Amino acid sequence: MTRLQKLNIARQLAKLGVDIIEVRFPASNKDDLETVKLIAQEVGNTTNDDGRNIVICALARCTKEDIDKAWECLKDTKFLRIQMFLATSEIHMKYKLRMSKEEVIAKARSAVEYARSLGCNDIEFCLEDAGRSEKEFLYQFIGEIIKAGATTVNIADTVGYNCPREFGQLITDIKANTPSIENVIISTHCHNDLGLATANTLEGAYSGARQVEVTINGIGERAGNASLEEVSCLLLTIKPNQSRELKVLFIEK
Ligand SMILES: CC(C)C(=O)C(=O)O
Repeated sequence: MTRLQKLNIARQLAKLGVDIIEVRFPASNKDDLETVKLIAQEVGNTTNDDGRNIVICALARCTKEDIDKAWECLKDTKFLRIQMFLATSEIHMKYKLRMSKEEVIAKARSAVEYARSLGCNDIEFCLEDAGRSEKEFLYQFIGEIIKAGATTVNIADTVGYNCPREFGQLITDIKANTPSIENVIISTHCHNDLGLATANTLEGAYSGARQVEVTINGIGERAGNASLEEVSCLLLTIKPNQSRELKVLFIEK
């Protein structure tokens, strides 16, 4: 897509009532950087038709360079967010990151602290492959990033491996066992490899997640992500016992 086409999609999402638009990954290439800048300028200082602010979010790895690039695109936007990510599963830490648990926590903490030091007060942290991570480690990791200043904690089923009951239980357990979890918003990020992205997202929301990450038509890596259309229609149609404030995030992959 051209930059203008992407801008038009962002405008339409704003009209649709989406709360947060995760635009792109500025450190990955120059075009992504320019796209985030443009959408931040054009859409980031506006409100939805019903008067709610639209937050523009950019993605960053836990490095100063990535965070600097995201900040450069967003810093003049009224409502901005940086989402950073790091893997927490044994398999990712050992074979991909080649880091110990302690090193992973230290890297995550210093990335959040660095973004805070730049003036970014809305920081989402994505726990990549959380769906296959040791729960005790997740509680500890999340507790540490909250202390460092994260404001939203994104629980990712990165490889689309979880089943709905298991994913819902994961959110319930994180809520019950993580220090200071009441100070942050829990988010879901589900992939569709087993055809369960929408079901897992719904179960996550019913278990206490207050933000759900979705994509238009479920477009995303491999089999895709939870779809905006399915999740929003389900949330409108099937009411859980208690109503919740749910935030919908669009991720353009
Ligand atoms: C990097 C994050 C946002 C992701 O796409 C995943 O873990 O699936």
